[in-house]
Amino acid sequence: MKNVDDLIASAAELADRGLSKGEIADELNVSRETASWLVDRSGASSPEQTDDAGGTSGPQDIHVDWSAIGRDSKRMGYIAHAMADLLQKEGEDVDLTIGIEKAGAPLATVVARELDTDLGSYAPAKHQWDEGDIDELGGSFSRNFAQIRDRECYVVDDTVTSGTTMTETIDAIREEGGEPVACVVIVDKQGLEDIDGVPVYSLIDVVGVGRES
Ligand SMILES: O=P(O)(O)OC[C@H]1O[C@H](OP(=O)(O)OP(=O)(O)O)[C@H](O)[C@@H]1O
Repeated sequence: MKNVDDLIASAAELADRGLSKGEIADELNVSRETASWLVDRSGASSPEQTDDAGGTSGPQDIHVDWSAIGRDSKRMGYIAHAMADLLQKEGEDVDLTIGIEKAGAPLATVVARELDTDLGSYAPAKHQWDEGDIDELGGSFSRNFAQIRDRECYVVDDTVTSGTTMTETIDAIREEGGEPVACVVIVDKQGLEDIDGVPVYSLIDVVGVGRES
């Protein structure tokens, strides 16, 4: 996805398929505010045509396209080296890295290799969502990869947008008896220091300028 016109076209297509602005936000990896703005700009009708969240000046959110890294294993290796370096500030002898599907899984693979840890994979609840109340669904750890087994672990994803996915993953690891020691992402759009007491590291923090809060 290269520019805002592509995003607007994608938002229009998803809105035409009946997805809500929240679902469009998840699909396009942007905030709900931005999804609302994209749908409004496209002229498509959405199930929730409510506020003009972005106004005429556009939304505050940004879309992060890191495909120049993701499509090249050598570049992924360099990024993993940097992400692993951030993680090494926390924990000693952590031997498990959990990637959040989908985009976090390949990143976690290269980070785990860099740190010489086992590799686990978590599918958040939203990936199982089809219809109905997402709160009634749970995420799951893939049986094809390492299990938590009461271990300390690192958590890897590509982005934090609202923080919902990372928060869910931290909860799921704790429910399995594990202890998340630190999280790392390429881009943190919230600029978070921690989530539920777990430090969040990012290569890039996105800071809104001129926001009131
Ligand atoms: O902080 P949040 O608001 O929860 O958003 C961040 C999450 O959204 C994206 O996942 P997406 O559902 O787009 O799946 P993907 O990994 O397949 O891109 C991204 O990879 C994070 O997991």
